[in-house]
Amino acid sequence: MVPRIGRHTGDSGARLIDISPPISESTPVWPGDTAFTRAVTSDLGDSDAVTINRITTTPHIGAHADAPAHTRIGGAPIGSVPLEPYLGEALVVDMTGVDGAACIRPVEETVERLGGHLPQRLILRTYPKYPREWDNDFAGVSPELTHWFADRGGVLIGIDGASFDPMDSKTMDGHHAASDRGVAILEGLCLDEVDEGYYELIALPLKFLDLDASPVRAVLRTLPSSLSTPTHAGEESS
Ligand SMILES: Nc1ccccc1C(=O)C[C@H](N)C(=O)O
Ligand SMILES: [Zn+2]
Ligand SMILES: [Zn+2]
Repeated sequence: MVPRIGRHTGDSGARLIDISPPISESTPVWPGDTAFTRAVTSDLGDSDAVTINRITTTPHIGAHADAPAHTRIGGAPIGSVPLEPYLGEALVVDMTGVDGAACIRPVEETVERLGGHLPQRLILRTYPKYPREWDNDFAGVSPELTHWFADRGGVLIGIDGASFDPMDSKTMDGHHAASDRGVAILEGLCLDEVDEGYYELIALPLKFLDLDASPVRAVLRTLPSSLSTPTHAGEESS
């Protein structure tokens, strides 16, 4: 017997969309933050028994989860946040035409157009094309959107930009709104291949006990229900 490990595995026709940008020494990071570097410390090519790299990096690289500890003294480090927000049904909303921070109106319009169901996770696309170089002009997430979403049961917001707050922010209002409301943060998602609609998000942070963030391997799984019957509707409060 093949063990059944999930509702959407096997022959269901579900498709995995990788929304994680590649991580290497050429991955852009926040100006002044620690770039990704690596060095081989044990090398099969030198007749060592194994190959091993050492890495140095900011945890805010590529697709990553911010911990409350990133913007709040005494906030939880990423290794002790609950995992439920990072797994489950998500709605992807196209914000590419929106000027300024991601805001409520486009989400309401998308939800209305798709039949009224608002899941507990929101993924916001602001880039028509994910930037390969560092971009100063990412949109951020308006605190109003985070409060609106939390009022409706939201537990996670993900965005393709590098931060929930504009680059020149000193007050980090977007991040604070999220930690005030217990809304988990994903940043740096590559959404080039993703259409608006409902998916299953899988993007677990690593159990770094003391860190302010963790890279995640973020994927979206298409829901069988979006191809056939709406079995997921009503599964989470809307
Ligand atoms: N202000 C900074 C200064 C230096 C390094 C990073 C930042 C960030 O704000 C990172 C961003 N908020 C992030 O969560 O990825
Ligand atoms: Zn971050
Ligand atoms: Zn952040």
